[in-house]
Amino acid sequence: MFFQITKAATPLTGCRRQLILRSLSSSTNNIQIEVDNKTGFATVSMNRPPVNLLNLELINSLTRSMKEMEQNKSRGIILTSTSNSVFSGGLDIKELYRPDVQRLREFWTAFQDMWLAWYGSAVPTAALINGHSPAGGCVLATCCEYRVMLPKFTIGLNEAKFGLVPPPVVRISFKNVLPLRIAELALCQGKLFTSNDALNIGLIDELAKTKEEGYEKCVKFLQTFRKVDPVARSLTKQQFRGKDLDDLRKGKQKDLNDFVEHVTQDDIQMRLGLYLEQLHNRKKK
Ligand SMILES: CCCCC/C=C\C/C=C\CCC/C=C/C(=O)SCCNC(=O)CCNC(=O)[C@H](O)C(C)(C)COP(=O)(O)OP(=O)(O)OC[C@H]1O[C@@H](n2cnc3c(N)ncnc32)[C@H](O)[C@@H]1OP(=O)(O)O
Repeated sequence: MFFQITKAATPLTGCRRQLILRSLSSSTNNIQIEVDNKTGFATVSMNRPPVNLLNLELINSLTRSMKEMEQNKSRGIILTSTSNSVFSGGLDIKELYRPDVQRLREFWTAFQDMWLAWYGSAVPTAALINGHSPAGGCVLATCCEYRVMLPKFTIGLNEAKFGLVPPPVVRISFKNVLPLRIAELALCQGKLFTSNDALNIGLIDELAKTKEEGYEKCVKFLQTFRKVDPVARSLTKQQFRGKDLDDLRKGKQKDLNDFVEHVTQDDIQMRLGLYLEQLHNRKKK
């Protein structure tokens, strides 16, 4: 078994917070999971400093944790991060730049599996977006059924800005949340929305002033399912998302081949290299 389970006496409240599910096999400890004893809801916190970049290991941990919580019949999941300023900085571009093609294939397959697990999860999910959430971070947030965000951060799919074409698996959950026209424009512009703007267009559902307030709002959302039959609820969700899930399952190999072909092009490699350099030099200016 991947996680050890113990029950916590108190929910996620400052220093009384209690870690009760701990990853046993992940040597990097890149995910923390707590279960609130009162509600039965699990909080999954990404914990890969400094900015929770999605590398192969973190992606695999996210998939395994979802599968584990489904097996444990978790009643609801809140996805957040241990950072004070970043939910997730998105894909770790070092996985894409000058890649070992075998690992690149493994990386994208893992990303597809993570998306299938979170977008199609049987358990209700809410994202507590307690920091910036570009690109892959936004994908994770939009896989969840509800989003509560803290102020003065940004969220969106900015791939076009640095020359990447967002593949279907990146676009679908975004399209599921936003009106088509807004989604198309935002993708073409590579736009990152402020928390306020994200609320106005419906990319997030609520704002919260603090992480604690955000947690309470996520709990309140998850509690809306308390009186609903869990099997009916999860089948309804999965049928709603069924076509998206089936399309990726059936098209997985083609999606993988397209991704590898796109990312390994000389021009894309040059852009990725420049972007990494820009990110690295950002604070020196
Ligand atoms: C035609 C057919 C088409 C088929 C399509 C097929 C394929 C398409 C191909 C690919 C699509 C893939 C989709 C991609 C999704 C992604 O997620 S790409 C990543 C996008 N992410 C970003 O753009 C975020 C960039 N980062 C930031 O804006 C900031 O870092 C921040 C997240 C706001 C946090 O800021 P701050 O707290 O100030 O931290 P730093 O900027 O100092 O960052 C800390 C260190 O981390 C490095 N870093 C940051 N982000 C990344 C990243 N994404 N990848 C790698 N490294 C990153 C940063 O350089 C710092 O490191 P150093 O201190 O410089 O060493």
